[in-house]
This record gives sequence, structure tokens and C-alpha cells, in this order.
Amino acid sequence: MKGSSRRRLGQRVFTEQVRECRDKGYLLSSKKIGSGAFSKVYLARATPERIQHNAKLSADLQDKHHAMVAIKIVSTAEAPAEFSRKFLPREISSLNATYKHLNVVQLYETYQNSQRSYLVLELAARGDLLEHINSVSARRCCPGLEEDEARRLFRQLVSAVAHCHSSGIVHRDLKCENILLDEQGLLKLTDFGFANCSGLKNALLSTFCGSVAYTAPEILMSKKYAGERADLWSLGVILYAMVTGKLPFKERQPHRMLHLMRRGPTFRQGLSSECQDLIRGLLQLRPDARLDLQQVAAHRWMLPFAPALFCNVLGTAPEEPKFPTALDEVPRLKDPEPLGTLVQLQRPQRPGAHHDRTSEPTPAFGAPRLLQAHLRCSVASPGVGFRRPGAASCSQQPLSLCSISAAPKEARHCQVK
Ligand SMILES: Nc1ncnc2c1ncn2[C@@H]1O[C@H](COP(=O)(O)OP(=O)(O)OP(=O)(O)O)[C@@H](O)[C@H]1O
Repeated sequence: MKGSSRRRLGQRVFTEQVRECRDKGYLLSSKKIGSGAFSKVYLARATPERIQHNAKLSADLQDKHHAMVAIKIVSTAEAPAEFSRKFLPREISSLNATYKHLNVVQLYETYQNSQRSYLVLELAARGDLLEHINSVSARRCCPGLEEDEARRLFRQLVSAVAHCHSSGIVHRDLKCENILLDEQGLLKLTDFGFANCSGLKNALLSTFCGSVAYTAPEILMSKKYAGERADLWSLGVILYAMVTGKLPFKERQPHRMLHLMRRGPTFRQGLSSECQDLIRGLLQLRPDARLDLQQVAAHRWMLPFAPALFCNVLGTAPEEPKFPTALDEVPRLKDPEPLGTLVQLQRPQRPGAHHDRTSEPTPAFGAPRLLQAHLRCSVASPGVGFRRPGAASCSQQPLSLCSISAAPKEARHCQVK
């Protein structure tokens, strides 16, 4: 289709969406605040009548003193049948199950027709954690957040994940891009497309979900896994990213990734030993050796400010274990690459702007076919259509996390068994 016809079609579709939203009591703006594989997210305003008639909206917006929401429009007509049948309902039911926690994005309501589904969401207008880390790093001319800020955010994240787990939901795609910030700087966990409600307690899962850089080793090894423990690994990666501005393990091939994981994370100078200890506790290879959420909440790095916050969610603090720091017995690779090298890049602006990497060497240890497909998809070239984080005031380029976390949107859905 020619550019001008595509534009006309886009305009017509948008006009329909504006009308459909207006019929439901929302004034859709043309400001697009994000997009996913099959969705676009727009800024919108709830009408006073709608607020009055929707209990969730009125309860929440009253506290916020505004009427703005985010409307995620999912093009179900264009999405694969599996997406509409499986992932979208999963996202909606997970958001309903986790209502209502201060640090989990709220779903106010949904409506749909034969072409699309609309999710009316709490607005988190200050971008995601990845952008935040990058812009703070650029401003400070030093990668990562200050530990105090990281602590404040991480405590909110732990509280959100604890709430999900206690509501019977494992997220399975915890990463910096799925953590949004609102106008008050409050953290809001989002994107429950891979969430699973049977991943708790004794049930073991086998589906590979999420982004490789944040994925627990047991999943990379195609083992059956406990969803809660896998979420804890991802928390360790996120905390590492917060305080260092890098990813702890950055490799394309699963066997090399696993090798790095076995060696454990390395830390920048100046990072407190308490923070290092907490990260090590989360990045334990053996899922049952990993800290659980209670232990995380009670960890001494978490405590300096208002430890009482966690008492409601998590109960009392258990003993804090110690973690091995030495390299384990795995043989060294001949030519290990530097860990978590900073590269200048960002997420693709257009979903799907990725290179076909079919010529990549096949992972040697026999990763599942779908995981290999994911790896090929997820190593998007850093040069293509990436958006820069906030203005850099220093001579360095803006700092950012590595490209493996910026998986093209399609890739995230094509790999799930
Ligand atoms: N409630 C919100 N407030 C503000 N921005 C949002 C909100 N929800 C989503 N966004 C923005 O829209 C983007 C896409 O949203 P989301 O990740 O939910 O879509 P998705 O279709 O699930 O994406 P993916 O294909 O990555 O799974 C987010 O990265 C974020 O920038």
C-alpha cells in the first residue's frame, strides 16, 4: 500500500477509535504514549459522567485530582488468533486479579468490538524505568541510579511483585521496560501478557517467556520452573540494572549466558556491600537457594527507610542467609567478553524494526527451537530507529542498558510455546 493511502487508512481508523471511545465516555487524544506488538496506547480523558458511573475510576481519579487515563487499543483483527485467545485475556484477568495495589497499573475497564479491544488503564506518564535509568545516568555522567533512589523504587517493585504473588499471579516478564513511573514518581508494574495464574505453589511451568537478559537460568536450560522463583531472578537483574546502569549478563547465546550466570555478577567500585549481597542473593543459580520475597524485604539494604511498609504485605522478617561469591566449578570460556558493556542504543521506535539474524550460530547446548528463534529476533541492531533517552548534559553519549533487552515486539509473542 502506498504511503498516502496508508495515511488515509490510519486516519480513518483513528477517527473510528475516537468515536468508539467517546461512546464509552472517554475523549481520546491523538497523543500516542506507547505501542506494543498489536497495540497502541493513547492519552485520554474520562468524562465526568464516566467517572461517576465507574467505581474504579472515581475511587482512583479522586485521589489523583485529574481525569487522564491511558487507553491501550489492541488490534484484535490484525493480531494472531492465539494472541486474542490467550495473551489478551490473560493480561486482562491478571490485571483484574491484582487490582488494587499502588504499584501495579490499574485496569479501570475494557470494551471491545470485532476489530479491537480497549483497555482503559491508570496513566503512568513519566515513562519507563529503562528511560529513567538512562536519563539519570546521563545527567550524573555516571551509570545507574543513586542507591537511595534505587532502594526507594526497588521497595515499591518488591511490594508490587509480592502483591501479584499473593494474588496468585506470576508476572514472568519482569524487566525495566515493563516498569512505569507516574507523575509522582510512583512505580507502576505493567504488561501482564505473559502472566500466569497457575505458576504458584507447587505447579511447575515450562513455557519460555520474557526477555533473555532477565530470564532465570532454569528457564534458559529448558527445565520446569517455579514461576515465583523465576520472577525473583528477574528482580535481581532489575536491581543490578538500577544501581549499575548495565545488565549483569549480556550474551546472545544461551550457553554463554549460562556461563556468565554461573560466574555470578561483577560490581562497580563503590557499590555498597549490602546491595551486592542482595543482588547475589537474588541471582542464585539454584532457584531454591534464591532469596524469597520475605527475605528480600527484610534484607538490610532494604531496611534503612521505613521497613514497616512491607509488614502488611510480607509479614515478619526471617533470618538472612549468606551467599557464595566465589566462581563455581564451571570451566572458563576461552574468550569471555566484558560483562554488561555499555552500548548506545534504545528500543525500536517502530515495533518490528529488527534484523533477521538467521545466520547467527546455533546455541551449542541445544536450546529449545523457540528460544533460539527468540534469540535471533531479540538482538536488534542498535542502530535502527532507536530513541535516545533524555538530554545529556555531559560530553558522554547517553548511557543505556544493552540491546538484548530491547526485543522487537513481535519477537516476544512468537516464542511462546
Ligand atoms: N498505563 C500506561 N501509562 C502510560 N504509558 C503506558 C501505559 N501502558 C502502556 N504504556 C506505554 O505503552 C507501551 C506499550 O504498552 P504495553 O507494554 O502494555 O503493550 P504491549 O502490547 O503489551 O507491548 P508488548 O508487545 O511489549 O507486550 C509501554 O511500553 C509504555 O510505554
